[in-house]
Amino acid sequence: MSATQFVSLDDFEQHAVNNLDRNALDYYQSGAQDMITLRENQRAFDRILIRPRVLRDVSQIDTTTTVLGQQVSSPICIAPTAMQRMAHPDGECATARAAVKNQTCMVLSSWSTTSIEDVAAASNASAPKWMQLYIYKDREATRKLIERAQDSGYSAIALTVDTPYLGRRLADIRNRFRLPPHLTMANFADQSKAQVGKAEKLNVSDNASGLAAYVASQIDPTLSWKHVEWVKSVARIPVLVKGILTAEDARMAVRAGVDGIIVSNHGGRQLDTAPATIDCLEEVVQAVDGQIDVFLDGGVRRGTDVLKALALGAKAVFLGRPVLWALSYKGEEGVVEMLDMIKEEFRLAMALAGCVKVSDINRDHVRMAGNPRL
Ligand SMILES: Cc1cc2nc3c(=O)[nH]c(=O)nc-3n(C[C@H](O)[C@H](O)[C@H](O)COP(=O)(O)O)c2cc1C
Ligand SMILES: CCCCCCCCCCC(=O)C(=O)O
Repeated sequence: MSATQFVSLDDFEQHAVNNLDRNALDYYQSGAQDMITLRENQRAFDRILIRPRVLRDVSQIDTTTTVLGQQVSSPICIAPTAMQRMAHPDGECATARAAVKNQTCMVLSSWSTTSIEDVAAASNASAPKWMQLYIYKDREATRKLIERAQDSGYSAIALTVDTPYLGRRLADIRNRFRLPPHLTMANFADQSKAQVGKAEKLNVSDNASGLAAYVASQIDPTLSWKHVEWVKSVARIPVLVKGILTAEDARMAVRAGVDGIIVSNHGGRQLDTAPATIDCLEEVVQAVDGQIDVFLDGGVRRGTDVLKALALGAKAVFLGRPVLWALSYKGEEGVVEMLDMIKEEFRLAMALAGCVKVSDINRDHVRMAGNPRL
């Protein structure tokens, strides 16, 4: 398929399906267990309809907005995804450069195959970069990651709170997933080889993948609100929690003093049959009551999805898998092309819905299919 035939984000995925090796494709593509949440993330957007306003002079559309006070060219940002160099040799550096070209925010996974510092050096400060964090059993290593991110110019920490254990991903178990030997967990250069080696010995039985064993060896499953408070006490930059799906937890996040919430079910990779993120957004937004910004990821594939998320109260959305598909297609250039495509779809959706600027998008622009009152 040539570049000119790519007309939607699905085309990038199809290209990856045809070209990536099975170990990487399955790791990137799959969700947990029966993948019900994975499918729901996209389907739920289809159950929301847009109520367009007309006769609004849409000759000039402004897609710009801010995330945690920093300017971005559109509310479409890049979610953290681990091990991007399995998709393309330039991996996370290519993604970071594409984010700068697109003037959008990129979140770097702490399980990246390029280090925090190398990604910072490959891009520049003109677009915001956030660092995703897990709470590792080794608390000193966790603290060091926060400090390294701050020192390298990352402007926020996104603490992932939905992964005390890794979700059960059947394809990775069948494949007995392995990180290709030429790659490392670059933020743990000193311990990566030892730990990954250790994971291999860690009872990688018929019931587990190398992934689950590695995560179990590294991540602190006692993860609780006291860890959120600890991260807040260590970090000099804003802290968001990633992985909130309920009003109850959203209120606790506000009480813990976080600076933002990412409504996320980890792309359907953790608890299968958790609800679609777009179906959780409104209750979180209402619970937060404007005190902090709320973001969303999961299943965003079209410009109309972006508009729906903003209408339901998200400040911006984050894309996970589409970035990996675009990377595997053409590295930095592929990611730029994919981000441009969905931004243009969003611009058109705004115009056809009668919105000239992002702040024009509001709750009245959407309703649930089959129920005109919601
Ligand atoms: C291959 C892959 C790796 C991921 N790695 C991480 C990670 O290291 N840290 C994290 O917080 N979330 C991780 N996620 C979850 C994403 O940040 C995001 O929540 C999800 O991909 C959004 O859904 P989408 O892929 O449908 O856009 C990963 C997702 C995928 C698909
Ligand atoms: C055999 C070594 C594998 C190293 C595993 C790293 C685990 C990454 C998990 C990232 C993640 O959040 C995801 O959804 O996947």
